[in-house]
Formats: sequence, structure tokens, C-alpha cells
Amino acid sequence: MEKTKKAAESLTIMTNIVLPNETNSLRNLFGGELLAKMDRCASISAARHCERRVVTASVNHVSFDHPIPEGGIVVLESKVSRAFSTSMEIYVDVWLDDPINQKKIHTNSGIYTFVAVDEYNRPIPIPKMVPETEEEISRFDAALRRKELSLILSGRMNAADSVELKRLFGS
Ligand SMILES: CCCCCCCCCCCCCCCC(=O)SCCNC(=O)CCNC(=O)[C@H](O)C(C)(C)COP(=O)(O)OP(=O)(O)OC[C@H]1O[C@@H](n2cnc3c(N)ncnc32)[C@H](O)[C@@H]1OP(=O)(O)O
Repeated sequence: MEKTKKAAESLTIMTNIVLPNETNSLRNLFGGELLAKMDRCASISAARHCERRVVTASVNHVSFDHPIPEGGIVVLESKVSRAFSTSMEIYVDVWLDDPINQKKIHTNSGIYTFVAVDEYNRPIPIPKMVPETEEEISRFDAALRRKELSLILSGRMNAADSVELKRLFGS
């Protein structure tokens, strides 16, 4: 029987405090630093899911909704949102945690694609992923159209060959 794994099995949580050397001239966390942290967190989720070496194939979307100040406690949470044949989509949510005022603000989200590779860096098949919670199911359902969009934007797919996007836009 084909191996399947739950989304929760790839859950990765990284907590950091923002240091001065990671900030921009506004003394907020520099965007590139955050992208690197998200990539690290997502790569661990990907490796946990497929139990293989993984590489980042694309960064499909990152939102910067709220600045993260110097000294802020930043919490990254990532999970596989869908596994395809050799690639998987990883969702990363970022929170600013304020333990003094007991507030948690959602500051960023990112959607990454990772590919499992063998010792020659060739893509290899990975287990399927079974979503369980409402949020996991919703992210799973939308992942195929994001994959198609990413492949079209990177010149790897002809828009005329998309299935999900044509269904969405009706042509
Ligand atoms: C001893 C081991 C212990 C390990 C245990 C501990 C591990 C602990 C974690 C460590 C984690 C390290 C994490 C490092 C993270 C980096 O920093 S990696 C560095 C940056 N990334 C790279 O250098 C990757 C360079 N690119 C490549 O190597 C190749 O292009 C790739 C990504 C392997 C793809 O190869 P390819 O021959 O083009 O393969 P192809 O069959 O066309 O595509 C493969 C899959 O990728 C998908 N894909 C490709 N491009 C895209 C795109 N733009 N958008 C969406 N999907 C795409 C395809 O659709 C396909 O999906 P499936 O339908 O098969 O699911």
C-alpha cells in the first residue's frame, strides 16, 4: 500500500528573538532575514514529510502584513500543505509573540515548494499527505492551482495545459 503521512507529522516550530544585526534601517526584522528563516523552517517540514534530502524549488508567495521589531519574539510554524509526485507545498505562518502583553500577531505567511532528491540530486517520489483539519483541507484543495500558477510563471507549463486555473477562470 502507498505510504501516506499526516500534515501534523511535518509540523515545525522555530522561535527566535530579533537581534540588531538582523534589522533594517527602521529597526524592524529585515525581509531577507525573514525569508531565510522561513526557508529553514519549511525545509525541515519537507524533510520530515518525505524523510529525504530536499531542495527549495520555488517561493510562490510571501506576505509582509506587520513589521517585526528588534527584540521581538518571532515564531515560525510550517507544515506540508500538499504532496505531489516528487514535490510538496509547504505553508509557513509567522507570528510576533508578545509574552508581556500576552498578544500574538500574525505577521507573515509564505508558500514554498520543495523537491525531494536522491544522492545525485534527481527528484524522487514522496509519500502522499492526508489533510485533517479544516485549514489543512482548505490549503490542500487550493495547492494544485498554486502549483500550476508557479509552473506557468516559471515557464515550466503552458497556460493552455492548466486544469485547475482554467476551471477557476472558466476558459
Ligand atoms: C543524508 C540526508 C539526511 C537529510 C535529513 C535532514 C534534512 C534536514 C533538512 C535539510 C534541508 C536543507 C534545505 C536546503 C534548502 C536549500 O537551500 S536548496 C538550495 C536552493 N535550491 C536549489 O538549489 C534547487 C536547484 N534546482 C534543482 O535542483 C532542480 O531544478 C529541482 C528543483 C530538483 C527540479 O528538478 P527538475 O529536474 O527540473 O525536476 P522536474 O521533474 O521537472 O520537477 C520536479 C518537481 O518539482 C516541481 N517543480 C519544479 N519547479 C517548480 C516550480 N517553480 N514551482 C512549482 N513546482 C515546481 C515539478 O512540478 C515536479 O513536481 P512533481 O509533479 O514531481 O511533484
